[in-house]
Amino acid sequence: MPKLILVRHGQSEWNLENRFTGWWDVDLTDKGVEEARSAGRLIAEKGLAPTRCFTSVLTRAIRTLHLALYEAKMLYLPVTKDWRLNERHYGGLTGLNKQEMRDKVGDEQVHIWRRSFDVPPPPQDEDDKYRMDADPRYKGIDIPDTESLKDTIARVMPYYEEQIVPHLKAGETVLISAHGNSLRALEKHLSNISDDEITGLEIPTGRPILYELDDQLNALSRAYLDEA
Ligand SMILES: O=C(O)[C@@H](CO)OP(=O)(O)O
Repeated sequence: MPKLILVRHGQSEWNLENRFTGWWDVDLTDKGVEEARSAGRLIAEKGLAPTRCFTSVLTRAIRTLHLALYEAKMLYLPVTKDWRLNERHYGGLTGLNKQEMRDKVGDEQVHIWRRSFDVPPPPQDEDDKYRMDADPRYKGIDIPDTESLKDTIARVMPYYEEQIVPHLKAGETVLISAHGNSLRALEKHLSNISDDEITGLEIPTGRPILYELDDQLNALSRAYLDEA
């Protein structure tokens, strides 16, 4: 039976500082490191045997995957990194403090930017200090100025279909270490969640989610590993 394990990276420095992060490449905090390690221990304890891993090109997700695999004694597994699994791009909000923005523009506007399906945050300015145009990992890639969840889905799902689905169809267990919104994109599809209802899905840091799938890759079950 194909299985898909999804894990959101452990707590990041900007999760702790309550700042809009998106594609900005912040590291894990000490707590995030511990969350990643315990995710790995849990994967091993539950007897899961992933054969292949995928992650974004962002340090917090890559490091979470490596720490988890080390704890699970699975660091030998093949890992594919791709920008399409990145966090949603937070546009002009990148780097700003979420509470300060609430105080400035109100709770409702911040909630729309954070959780609406198709309203993107304001775009990043040409001279924004958090632009990533010169970052070599994005050479040849048209870096977005901002992304809604809908935009994120438009790059996550083709990647899932092309690169991940063939392994699941072969009956493998696949582990993905990614981000709140790239994982929301996947969960929306796997759990058949509507555009309206997806606004309510919050994915905690460092808690692996196990999907058991049928041969057509429909979800048979979805559970947090620490509750399974
Ligand atoms: O800042 C971000 O990039 C994300 C994830 O931490 O935040 P949000 O919860 O607003 O989607």
